Amino acid sequence: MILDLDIGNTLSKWRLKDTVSSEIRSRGAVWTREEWRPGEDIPDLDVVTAVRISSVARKQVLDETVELLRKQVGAVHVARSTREALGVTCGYEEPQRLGVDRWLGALAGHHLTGGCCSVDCGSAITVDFVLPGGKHLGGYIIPGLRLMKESLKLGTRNVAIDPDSEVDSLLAPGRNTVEAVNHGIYMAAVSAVNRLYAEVCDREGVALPLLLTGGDARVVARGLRVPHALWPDMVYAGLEALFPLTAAERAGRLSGAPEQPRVADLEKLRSGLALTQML
Ligand SMILES: Nc1ncnc2c1ncn2[C@@H]1O[C@H](COP(=O)(O)OP(=O)(O)O)[C@@H](O)[C@H]1O
Ligand SMILES: CC(C)(COP(=O)(O)O)[C@@H](O)C(=O)NCCC(=O)O
Ligand SMILES: [K+]
Repeated sequence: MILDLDIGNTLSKWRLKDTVSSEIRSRGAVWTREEWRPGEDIPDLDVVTAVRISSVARKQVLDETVELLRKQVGAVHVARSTREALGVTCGYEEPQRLGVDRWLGALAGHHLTGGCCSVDCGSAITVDFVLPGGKHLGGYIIPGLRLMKESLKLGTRNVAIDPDSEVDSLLAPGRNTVEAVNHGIYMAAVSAVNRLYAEVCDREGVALPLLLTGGDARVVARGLRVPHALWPDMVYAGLEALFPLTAAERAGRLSGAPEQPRVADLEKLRSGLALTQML
């Protein structure tokens, strides 16, 4: 069994993948600030033969996790952002500074679509661009929905945005503090993604497939005006592409990959943008 770990600033996600069949056997998540303790939330390491890790948490969290795992599992692969991998060249001046979750998302997205905009809606919302030839342009970082809410300190942090509510109602003017905050931050996040996507596609002269992942991907995606696809396992898919271990992975089949997303018409994107800029 392969243990894949995606350690974010909020949640540390794990999944167990069957080495032979490539099926996902189980999944879970623990709060990143809590210690890894063998218990009901943590997979049984006896069955694990290899571990792959993406971590953007404090260095100490990664070091402790690797130390714990190395004692029990032979192969521990830790992903790092590099200048080049799998045909993608990193747009950062110092590639190692690019969050590895962003790098893995970009690698997976490029593998699937050959050029993409990858959006990760977690503690932060990150928007990265890779051109069809594999050139990663860099990207944008804004606070995630939860962070935006917490920074306001209005006592509304525990009232989450209901991901099933109608988009129209989420964008309506709030009539109490909770609504005003939830609708305000939702509008901020969705408008930022819509705008950044259109601006960069316009600039580069190409409508890129748009892929979203992360804990808030579903709710953010519902507010987007352009075609897109959700890929909850996009960071894990980057780990699969970088460290292929199963037959399916070696053949380039990444788990949970969505259908090729439809792409917006560039001229339509441009006229939408022109309208926005006029207002
Ligand atoms: N069940 C949940 N538990 C915690 N956070 C959730 C849950 N569902 C959605 N979220 C949202 O997802 C975010 C965490 O998403 P995730 O992609 O795991 O973040 P990170 O990678 O930064 O740890 C939280 O900040 C919160 O807004
Ligand atoms: C931007 C991030 C905090 C996003 O992390 P997440 O929201 O997934 O926990 C992470 O990718 C990170 O720490 N990046 C390093 C800085 C950078 O990418 O420039
Ligand atoms: K993120």
